[in-house]
Amino acid sequence: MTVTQPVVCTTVAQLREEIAARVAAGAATVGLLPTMGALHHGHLEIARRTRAENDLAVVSVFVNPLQFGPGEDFESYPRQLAQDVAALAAEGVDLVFAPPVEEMYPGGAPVVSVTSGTAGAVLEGATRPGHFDGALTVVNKLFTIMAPGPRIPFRAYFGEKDAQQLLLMQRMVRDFDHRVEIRPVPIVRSERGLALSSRNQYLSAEQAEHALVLHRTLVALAAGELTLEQARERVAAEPEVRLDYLVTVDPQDLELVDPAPGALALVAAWVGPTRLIDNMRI
Ligand SMILES: Nc1ncnc2c1ncn2[C@@H]1O[C@H](COP(=O)(O)OP(=O)(O)OP(=O)(O)O)[C@@H](O)[C@H]1O
Ligand SMILES: CC(C)(CO)[C@@H](O)C(=O)[O-]
Ligand code: BAL
Repeated sequence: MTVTQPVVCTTVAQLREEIAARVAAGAATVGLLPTMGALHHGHLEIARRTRAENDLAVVSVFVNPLQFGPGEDFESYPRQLAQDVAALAAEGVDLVFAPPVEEMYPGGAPVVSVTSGTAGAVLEGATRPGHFDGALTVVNKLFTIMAPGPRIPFRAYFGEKDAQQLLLMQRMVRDFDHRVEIRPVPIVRSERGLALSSRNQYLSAEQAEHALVLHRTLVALAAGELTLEQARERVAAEPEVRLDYLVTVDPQDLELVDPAPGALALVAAWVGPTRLIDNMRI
């Protein structure tokens, strides 16, 4: 089977021209999957959906410095563009947007940026101050750059693994009146339950075993076999695992609620030096 290579755009102007040309040639819907690259099967499943549901399928690959805090892994975050493009070609993706940092932020960090307020200051935002401001700012730019015009439905795909990010993206679309529909994608897991994540690459074989405690504990909590406190103890007791938070929230606004049907259980923990997150509906 011959595989058509996606066009890789590295500048905003080039991406805009490609989108305009393809819309002029008949593309009636546009889909975007924003990523930081180092693609795994979770990403590829979303890419497949983006391909299937849109005439024009675009994936961005950009390790966004704005969303990394001091001491986080911006420098060491895995970068493997050629491999990513090959994987996206196999999924039939049309365009890959892979700009250098200077293209997205000429002259350094932007003067005007998006702030995520109180919703971005809790949970992930409490441990990673500024993280969501950075993620929202870059996605805000992507929506502006790509907006295909009033008659072309534009969809953007976000994983439910990053539940707080997904909620904030939905809020930003509402607050800024972006002409884009956010399409959430369920968590893709390994056969043994670990939520796929680019940062899983950092785990040793033993750490990957220990990381399974996150999913196992969420399953037990959702089944009512553990109280919230017992669930926290179970995660914290796992070797090499340091719990950040395990809470149950209202999925609409992330306010803390008791673990009851309809609540969303969110967990974040370090496994060795690697920070992982996961979640499950109760
Ligand atoms: N296992 C997964 N299931 C569903 N969506 C996912 C999964 N992994 C990543 N995504 C989604 O893919 C998009 C791009 O994510 P990103 O490139 O940061 O990958 P990641 O695996 O989440 O990486 P990291 O390890 O840095 O958190 C996000 O919307 C994210 O929620
Ligand atoms: C949405 C995103 C691509 C913005 O950099 C990133 O936060 C991610 O990969 O989830
Ligand atoms: N998947 C969320 C991106 C980040 O951790 O920076």
